[in-house]
Amino acid sequence: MTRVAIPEDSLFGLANLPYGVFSTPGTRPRVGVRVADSVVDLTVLDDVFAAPYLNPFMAQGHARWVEVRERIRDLVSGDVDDAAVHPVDAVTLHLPFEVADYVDFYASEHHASNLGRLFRPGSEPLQPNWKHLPVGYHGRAGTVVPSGTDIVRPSGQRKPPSDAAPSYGASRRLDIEAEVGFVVGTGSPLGTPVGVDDFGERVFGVVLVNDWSARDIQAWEYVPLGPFLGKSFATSISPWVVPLLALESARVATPPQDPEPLPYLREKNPWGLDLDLSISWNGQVVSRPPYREMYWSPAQMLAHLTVNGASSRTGDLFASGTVSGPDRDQRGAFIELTWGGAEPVEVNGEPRTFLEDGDEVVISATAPGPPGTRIGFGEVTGRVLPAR
Ligand SMILES: O=C(O)/C=C/C(=O)CC(=O)CC(=O)O
Ligand SMILES: [Ca+2]
Ligand SMILES: [Mg+2]
Repeated sequence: MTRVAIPEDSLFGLANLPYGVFSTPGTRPRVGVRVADSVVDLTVLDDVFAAPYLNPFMAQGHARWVEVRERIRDLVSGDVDDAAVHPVDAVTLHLPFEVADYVDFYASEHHASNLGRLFRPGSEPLQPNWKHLPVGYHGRAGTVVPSGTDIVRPSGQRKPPSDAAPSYGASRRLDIEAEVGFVVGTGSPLGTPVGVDDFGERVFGVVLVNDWSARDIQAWEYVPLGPFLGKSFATSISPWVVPLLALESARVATPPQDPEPLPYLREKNPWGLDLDLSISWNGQVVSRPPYREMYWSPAQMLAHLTVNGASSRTGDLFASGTVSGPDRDQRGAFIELTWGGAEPVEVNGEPRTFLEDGDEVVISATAPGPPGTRIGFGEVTGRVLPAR
């Protein structure tokens, strides 16, 4: 038997307990919980964790999530079977849940204003709808990939303003978007919207998202139906799903919402999360986006996503949209950080704008836990490979 050592300042202490799917050489993927620098195999608790995805457990519902979290706390506070404890560096981490549908919002006022200025110079940066509804689009669930997956530079149609006609080729303006993703645990039937107060019952947890974006493909294709191939080639997510139950101490009020939203979006106290994100580009931190600045709350996003009666399912992933703060070094995409490529940032002494082949981007985050502690989200990483 082993006792898992948990240093007091660990980002993965008893207040966190995020779930992931792992395997060791020669074994099948199964669900584990991260405790300090170890992964504890949860099949010792229940057969539902023998699945290679979190979905069967998430589908069991909120009361079970609460109960199992208590049992995990007891389990890892005592002596655990040696065979169930693995150093995190010795396991392979997989996609933690089977992604049902994927939606991406646009909930940062700072990001939306910056992109408005960059994509539509000369017009109002925010569209007239922006402060009345959380703008979003349906993405491609099948290309959501686990952290560490290499990203092949996409090819497609590009038409820079200086060219008379479009051409086909590798994207020259490959970018990142640092986002926070929410995972639906229990779905809702067709025809029944999820109320703005039902978020806590239905949403299981939170991951970090890198919504890779080919800005040249996007700029040419997006009118009038929105993002399509410029974003659907890959979206990376972090391996650990931090339970919403671990984030009570991280809740903060959203910035004031004016005008008051319509009744179905009206939360008594709209809340966001006090997450500090960090973006590192080839090992150098270039930005620290604050999630607390996000205008729309996650509960408003889910209410809006289902208000027309669209069903939701276990494993649905909805991402916040790029997290950007008011300051330059708080911008969550390189198109913003370098102002469309016009204002390079220095990375390891070199002026950089968009991603080059071989570049690696790591997005991480922490949030306040109970007094004196912080909760870690781990990392979402990806390296750019040359176009095929
Ligand atoms: O304003 C536009 O035309 C484009 C916006 C985006 O690319 C943003 C997007 O995918 C949503 C987000 O991440 O905030
Ligand atoms: Ca996005
Ligand atoms: Mg994407």
